[in-house]
Amino acid sequence: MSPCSIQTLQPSPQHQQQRQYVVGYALTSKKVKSFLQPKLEGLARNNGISFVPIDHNRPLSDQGPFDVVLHKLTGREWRQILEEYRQIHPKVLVLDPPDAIKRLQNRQSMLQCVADLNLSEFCGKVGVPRQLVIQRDASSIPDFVAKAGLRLPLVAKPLVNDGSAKSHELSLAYDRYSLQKLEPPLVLQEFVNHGGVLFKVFIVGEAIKVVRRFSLPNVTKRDLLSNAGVYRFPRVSCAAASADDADLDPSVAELPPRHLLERLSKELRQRLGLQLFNLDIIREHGTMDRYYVIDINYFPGK
Ligand SMILES: Nc1ncnc2c1ncn2[C@@H]1O[C@H](COP(=O)(O)OP(=O)(O)OP(=O)(O)O)[C@@H](O)[C@H]1O
Ligand SMILES: O=P(O)(O)O[C@H]1[C@H](O)[C@@H](O)[C@H](OP(=O)(O)O)[C@@H](OP(=O)(O)O)[C@H]1O
Ligand SMILES: [Mg+2]
Ligand SMILES: [Mg+2]
Repeated sequence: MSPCSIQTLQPSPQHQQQRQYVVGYALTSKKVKSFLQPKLEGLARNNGISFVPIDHNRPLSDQGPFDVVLHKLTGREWRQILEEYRQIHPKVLVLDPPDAIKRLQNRQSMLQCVADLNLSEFCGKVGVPRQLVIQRDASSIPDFVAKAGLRLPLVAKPLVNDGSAKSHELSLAYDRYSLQKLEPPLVLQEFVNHGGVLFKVFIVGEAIKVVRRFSLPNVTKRDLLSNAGVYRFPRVSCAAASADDADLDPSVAELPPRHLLERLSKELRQRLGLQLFNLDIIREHGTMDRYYVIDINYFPGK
């Protein structure tokens, strides 16, 4: 089974009775709790799919046999185990290849694929906000920002995106000089007004689903003049912040065109070499066709 053929996991009608699929999983206990819910396990069982935990104290090749290895663990050691396993068991679908996931663990390389895309014209322009990587030396940030011509406010995001609580500690910076208070390594990204709502596009192979989530509100010129400093903000667009049923301004609520999302997802699936991820995309306020991808997450929650 090739890594691109996630859909072929569906048994064909004549084999529906016989063929069983075993999914070995390596997930944190938090992820097991949120993902492996009884409803999913029941649904999978009815379709001949069983989930088996991977035992970290035994060699992976001694376990199984697996049809699929599903994982969301970080660290070089685990990556190595999986890479070796993939070499020995090329027919097992590893969701997803560790090297491909690694690209999402750095907020610079994460968005490079989108920046390289030339998705424009017929369905809207998709890009990434202008951003700058600061590796070290916080005192030089104001100069770097001035030289790069970045416009305030800026969203400061830890460069490393490894699933730790720290990697989700973001700040909004209203003035250049306060940027010295930040802790590199980080990415400074131009804040794009988008009406306080973002779209999360969930991608599972060829299937996509889009939802609305609340996000940071627009920053006006007056806000910029009357605010200074760097403000930490919490996880504003978490699952609890669904905006699907909210009474929104229609121009903010309107979902991005389906064909744009399909095209974007297909391109990113191929370029990233991933089957299981989501992306956060915003539409610049006051436009109906300027989109920015601001974040990509591997094997996210619901
Ligand atoms: N460039 C931007 N312009 C406007 N708002 C932004 C921008 N970048 C981030 N945000 C806001 O900050 C929130 C968090 O940013 P981001 O999605 O990059 O962080 P994260 O911690 O990786 O999130 P997730 O929980 O989805 O993994 C977004 O949901 C959005 O509300
Ligand atoms: O479903 P959304 O709202 O996108 O939320 C996900 C985040 O986007 C991911 O960043 C989380 O993964 P990490 O905790 O591995 O960063 C991911 O954590 P999870 O792996 O514990 O589900 C989710 O919180
Ligand atoms: Mg996000
Ligand atoms: Mg993220």
